[in-house]
Amino acid sequence: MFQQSKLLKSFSYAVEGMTHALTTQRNMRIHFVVALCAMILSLLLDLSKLEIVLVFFSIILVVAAELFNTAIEAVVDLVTHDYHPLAKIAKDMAAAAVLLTAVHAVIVGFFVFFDKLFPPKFRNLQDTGEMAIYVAFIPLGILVLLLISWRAYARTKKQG
Ligand SMILES: Nc1ncnc2c1ncn2[C@@H]1O[C@H](COP(=O)(O)OP(=O)(O)OP(=O)(O)O)[C@@H](O)[C@H]1O
Repeated sequence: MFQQSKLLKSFSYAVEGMTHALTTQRNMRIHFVVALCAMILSLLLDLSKLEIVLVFFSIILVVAAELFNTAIEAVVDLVTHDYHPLAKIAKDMAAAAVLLTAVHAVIVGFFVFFDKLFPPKFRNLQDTGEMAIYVAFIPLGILVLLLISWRAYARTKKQG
C-alpha cells in the first residue's frame, strides 16, 4: 500500500513536470501538436509495426530531449541570471540536443510518411529518381557534420 502510493506520487510528479513544460515552453507545445498529427496520420495510413515503433520512438525522443532542455534551463537560471559563459554552454548544448532529435524525427517522418502520402505511381519519377530523394539525406548529413567540424577546428585554431 505504502509502495503503491509512493509509485503514484512519482507518477504524479512526472505528469507535473510534463504539464509545466507544456505550459511554459512554446517549443513543447509545437512538439505536442506535431506528435498528435503524426499519431493521427499513423492511424489513418497503413504503417508496419516497425514504422509505428519508429514514429513513437522519434516522438518520445524529442519530448524527452525538450524535458531535459527545460530542466537544464531551470537549473542554470537557479544558479545565475547573470551572463556566464558556462551557463551559455549548458543552455546551447541542451538546445542542440533538442535540435538533433527534431532533425531525426523529420527524417523518420519523411521516410515513413512520404511514400504513403504521395504514392510513387502519382509521381513522375523513375526508380533512380525515387532513390535519389532518400539517399540525398546522406550527403546532407555528411555536409552538416563537416561544416560543424570545420567550425570547431577554426575556433580551436583561433583560441591557440
Ligand atoms: N545566464 C546566461 N548566460 C549566458 N548566456 C545565456 C544565459 N541565459 C541564456 N543564455 C543564452 O541565451 C539563449 C537562450 O536562453 P533562454 O534561457 O532564453 O532559452 P530559451 O530561448 O527560453 O530556450 P527554449 O526556447 O528552449 O525555452 C541560450 O541558448 C544561451 O545562449
